[in-house]
Amino acid sequence: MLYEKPDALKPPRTDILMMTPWFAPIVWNGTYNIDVLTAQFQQRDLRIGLTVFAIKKYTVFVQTFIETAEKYFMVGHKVTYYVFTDRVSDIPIMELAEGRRLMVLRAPTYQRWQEVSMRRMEILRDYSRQRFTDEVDYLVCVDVDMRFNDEVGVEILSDRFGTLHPGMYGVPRKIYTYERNPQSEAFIPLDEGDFYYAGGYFGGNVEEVYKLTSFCHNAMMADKAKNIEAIWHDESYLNKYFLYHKPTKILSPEYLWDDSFGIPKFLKRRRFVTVPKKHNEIRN
Ligand SMILES: CC(=O)N[C@H]1[C@@H](OP(=O)(O)OP(=O)(O)OC[C@H]2O[C@@H](n3ccc(=O)[nH]c3=O)[C@H](O)[C@@H]2O)O[C@H](CO)[C@H](O)[C@@H]1O
Ligand SMILES: [Mn+2]
Repeated sequence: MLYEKPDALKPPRTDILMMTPWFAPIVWNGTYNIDVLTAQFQQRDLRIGLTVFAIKKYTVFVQTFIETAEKYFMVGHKVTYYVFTDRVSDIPIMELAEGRRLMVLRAPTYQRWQEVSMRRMEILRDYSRQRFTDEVDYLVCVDVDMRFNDEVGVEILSDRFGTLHPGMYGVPRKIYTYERNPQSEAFIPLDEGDFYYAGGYFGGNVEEVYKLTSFCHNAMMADKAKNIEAIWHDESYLNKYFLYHKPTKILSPEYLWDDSFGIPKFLKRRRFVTVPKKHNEIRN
């Protein structure tokens, strides 16, 4: 393996936070050696599942999502795309590289977009008890209104990982848009919370994704019984879960960027970016 030894002895970057206070790495460009990581990964012959939901009009995002994933996501590894949809015939047939396959799975639809977004937790929970356990080792669970724009490889994988929200990077904790209603299961007090994580990008091994999604779904159901819905829906419950079950790895905003935030200097790569959408048209 060719890499210069001295580099491992000095911090590769000083402009960003590379490690959490609980010793979980935060993944940024220039902080890891992909050849070393890939070699370790290939010894274990692991399989990766990438899950997305395309309910109602959101099927329009699938083609670009898969096409760009073929180009950038886990190239050279065993990948299964799980596309959950209520419009099976809208999912285009696409040619995939060797070792990759696409599974189109039927999912229920809900009237409100918030409910569609939140119910992903329930469905992922159920599949994490069934076929995911047989078919993959790691799951990567993301939004569909996105495109890959640069490499995403095995550097992201870990038992339980979350992603820093692009709009909340570097802002003071009191500004984080956590749920602040003490009656809600997603409640986080002003003096707690480490980071603000994005709802649209988390993952880990199947067992950990099972635990995470069951917690979030149960918390949402408990709130629903009290007529409460957290401010940012599934994202609020995810943030609550990560507060007490801290991620073993965190992805920097390189892994989830929105160009409407501009391109700050610390951002060396934009690996996965939002596809602009007209909210009113697409959600109704
Ligand atoms: C990038 C990111 O962190 N996105 C999060 C953000 O929302 P966004 O504003 O990005 O929400 P969104 O409209 O993309 O909805 C989330 C996801 O639900 C699915 N969907 C939604 C509506 C619909 O009619 N059909 C459908 O398939 C689809 O996979 C979509 O990507 O906040 C949401 C909760 O408010 C979720 O936590 C999202 O994960
Ligand atoms: Mn989205």
